[in-house]
This record gives sequence, C-alpha cells and structure tokens, in this order.
Amino acid sequence: MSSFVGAVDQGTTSTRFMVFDQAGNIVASAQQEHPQIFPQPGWVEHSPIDIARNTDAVIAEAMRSANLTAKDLVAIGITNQRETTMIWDRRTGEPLHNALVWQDTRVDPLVAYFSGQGGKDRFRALTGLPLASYFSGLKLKWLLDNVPNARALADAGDLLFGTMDTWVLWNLTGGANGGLHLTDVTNASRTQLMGLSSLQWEDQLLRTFSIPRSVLPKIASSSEVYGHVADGPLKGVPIAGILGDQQAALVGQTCFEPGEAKNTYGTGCFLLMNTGHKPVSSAAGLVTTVAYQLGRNPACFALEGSIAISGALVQWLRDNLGLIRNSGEIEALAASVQDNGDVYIVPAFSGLYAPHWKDHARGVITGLTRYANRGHIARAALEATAYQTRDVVAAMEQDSRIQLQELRVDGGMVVNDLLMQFQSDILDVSVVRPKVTETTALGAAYAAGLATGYWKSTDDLRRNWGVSHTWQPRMSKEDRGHLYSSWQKAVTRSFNWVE
Ligand SMILES: Nc1ncnc2c1ncn2[C@@H]1O[C@H](COP(=O)(O)OP(=O)(O)O)[C@@H](O)[C@H]1O
Ligand SMILES: O=P(O)(O)OC[C@H](O)CO
Repeated sequence: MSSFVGAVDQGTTSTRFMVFDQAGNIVASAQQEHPQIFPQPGWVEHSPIDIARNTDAVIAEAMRSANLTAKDLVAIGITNQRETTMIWDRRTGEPLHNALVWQDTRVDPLVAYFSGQGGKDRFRALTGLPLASYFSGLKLKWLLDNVPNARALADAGDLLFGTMDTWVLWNLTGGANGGLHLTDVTNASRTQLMGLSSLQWEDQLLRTFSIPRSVLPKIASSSEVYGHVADGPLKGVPIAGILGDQQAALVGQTCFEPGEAKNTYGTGCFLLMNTGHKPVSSAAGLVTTVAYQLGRNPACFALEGSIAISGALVQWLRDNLGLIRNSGEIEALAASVQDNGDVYIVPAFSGLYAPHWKDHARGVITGLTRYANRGHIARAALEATAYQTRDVVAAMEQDSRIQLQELRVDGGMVVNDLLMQFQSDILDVSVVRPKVTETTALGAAYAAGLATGYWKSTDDLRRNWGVSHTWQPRMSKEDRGHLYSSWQKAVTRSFNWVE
C-alpha cells in the first residue's frame, strides 16, 4: 500500500527530495547544493542543467536510502525558489541561457525605464507588486531581448519560459517527450504578469513588457493532479502540488487562518501573513501575493515582507571573507563577544527589498572602530537578519492592523539559538519553532496529499503541527530601542550607492 508523500524542494542554494508520513514526519531525505554563478557585480545565475541533474539525483538517493519504490508514494509535490527565470527550447529541452536568479539586479535599467512612466507602483493594484528587479517579468524581457535567437524561437512557437517549478515539472513529466508546461498560481503571482483578481496572464502587462503569450505556461491551482512522473524511481507517481517555497512554508506551518504568519530564514528571509480570500493592498512597502489555491477552492492571499539577504550574508562571511568554515560556526564566533560593539551590517547586496524597495542601495558595514573584531562582525551579520525582520513586522502590523502575538519560524537559520533569542528580544514577541522545520517541503507534500485524499482536510494538517522550542523576549526596552534606532540609522547609509 502507498503510505507516504514526497516533495522536491528546489531552493536557491540546494535541491532536496523529502518523503513524509501521515503525521508529517520525515522518513527519507537527500540534498545537493548547486554552484552560485556571479558573472558581474549584482548578477546571479544558476545552471538549469545542474538543477535538473540534482533533482534526479536527490530523488534517487532519498528513495534508495529508505528502501522505497514508486509504489510507496501516493503523490509528490514541487516547491521552489520563486521568481528565478529561464527559457528553453521546447523541441530539445536545451536551456538558451543560465537561469536569472531572483537576486539578480541586471534589469535595474528596465525598472528605471518603466517606473519613469507612471512610478514604481503603477502595477501594484493589478499585480500586488512594485516594479523591482526581483520579479520574473522583467527578467524574461531581458532574456528575450538579449539572448540570440530567443525572440525568433518564440515567434516560431518553440520557446518556453518557466520559473523553477515549471522546469522541474516539465523534466519530471518527460521533458521534450511530452513534458507538461504549467505553473501554479503562487509562482505566477511572482512574475508581475498575472492579475491578482483574474489569476490569469494579463494582456496589458504582456503588451507593456513585449512578452509573447506563447512562451507562458498554463496557470493551475496549487493542489491538483497535474500529471505523472515519466521515468526513474518515481515512475507513474502523480504530481499533485506546486507552491512557491515561501507559500509552501506558510502551508507547512498550517497558517490557514487570516492573521497567522510565519518567517522563513534561508538565503533571504520571507515573512508571510495569511489575509484570507481578499488580497490586501499594502501601503507600507509589503507585497500582496497568492498564498495558495487548494483545488477548486477560492485562492487565499498573503501579505509578504521579502528580505533578499539573511543566510546569504553568513555564506558571504564564509566564502568571500573566510571568517568561518561553515555556517554553523557563526554562532560560536558571535557568542565570543558580549554585544555587537556598535557594528551594523546592512546587507543590501541586491538593493533593499521590503519595506524599502531601494534598487540603488548597496551593502555597508557601519560603526567600525579599532575595537571591532571578527566576533562583532559575526554578531552584526546575525543581528542584521533580526532587524530586517523587525522592519517588515512593523510594516505588516501597519498594513494588516493586526499586532503580532508570536512568530512561527523555520528555514536553515533557525538552528541558531543566538539569532532566535535576539529575534525575540528585538521584536518583543515569542518566537516559536515547530517540530518539523522543513516546512517548505512539508507544505508541498501537504498540497499533493490533499489533492489525492491522503489527508482529508487542512484540519488533519493542523493536528500535525507541534512546538519544538519557544524563545521569550528578555531584553530591556531601553536596549531594544537603542539597538533598533542605530540599525535604522545604518540602513539610511546604504541608500543611493549606485548612481
Ligand atoms: N547555524 C547557522 N547559523 C546561521 N545561518 C545558518 C546556519 N546554518 C545554515 N545557515 C544559513 O541558512 C541558509 C540555508 O538555509 P535554507 O533554508 O536551506 O536556504 P535556501 O532554501 O534559501 O537554500 C544558508 O544561507 C546558511 O548560511
Ligand atoms: O530558496 P529560498 O528559500 O532562498 O527562497 C527564495 C525565495 O523564494 C525568493 O523569493
């Protein structure tokens, strides 16, 4: 009898395959990192071939490690780094270019051009998003305009665009031999090409950005049987859930009620609050996005505070400065000093996202004196994540008029006790880590399991959620106020660096 559900989690730094049981416990898991390619300052690429290869490899490894066969799986879901944009040839499956990663800033001139005709927020009412280098639509325009042969192939009807969910789905369902070209509403809501009310590609946007409709995938719900795996160890298993990774984490944390929120600490940091069936427009610098659509049910929406760089700053200390050998070492280094020594790092490597949306900001380290040492730098790097989260929580409270009571957290950084305690201190709310912190993969598995009757309702899922640890605030009001106001001062120092 089939007794498990799986999920591919195609993230910014790695690809995972995980298998869950009915209680939401992990029964098998495998993970592979892929190279980050930085061809120029501000440019970030991934090789789609690496990602397709790693997807196959982690599926095979996880299935083998737990002695599972396709018969053991009811269904699988797909979740993915969002916005990362690629194009490929329908006939051969060959990518025409590396994928442009969500953090890539090469479309800044396009952002300036389109903002010049009506302002940054001209598409906010229609799409929920400000004009920014972050989203897929302008990245696709760049690829169409700059990659030789791309427009000609599009004119011939042989060019396909996809975010990573679409690429993974297309490959798993047969690639050039009948692969499905489809995305879900959550991923489509990050392209700036879909209307939040229509949940369809909008002609007005396609015309404005000169994007041919023929390259776009079909938009489906987040939870339905789209097709079946064509080959390999999962041959014949239904693919029944697709969610962008941040929305998947919201589902994995079972935030199904309006007002419930989670923050995922990975490469970046993404705080999403469920706002129910109505999109809530943001006046405070957040984005409005589709949270999920379960089958034929109406879509649910979320307010999102997107922070581009959090764990990536830890990786930068590791890879570019050599201050630590692995990410885990940052905690001991940060704990080697008592406080931040008045050092602040604003990691505006890709400009600043929510709530500032400053394309022209770049990273700064402020407050340096001869006193500052490696420990202070490590501590400032961790604190930067917590301050940025406070910035988006303040915006969230303003937009939603709901005061956050507690923050549910997940993602690779939440093993860091010093960071989580500081997060609780700087927000002055409890920070709660659930038993399963792989909520991204879990959320995609939930979507696939709901579509295939493995779980009957979201109530079944809620029963699976349990607390592993809670951090309570223990910082004085004065200390909190002093630290946060210094942070706010440091943030302004990063503005307008790029002309
Ligand atoms: N102990 C730690 N302390 C701080 N950051 C960590 C720690 N362990 C991992 N990280 C960071 O978490 C990130 C990986 O988290 P993950 O959720 O896997 O990210 P993603 O889904 O974006 O690939 C990396 O940026 C890494 O530097
Ligand atoms: O893959 P992650 O966890 O870094 O998430 C990336 C986000 O989806 C970008 O919007």
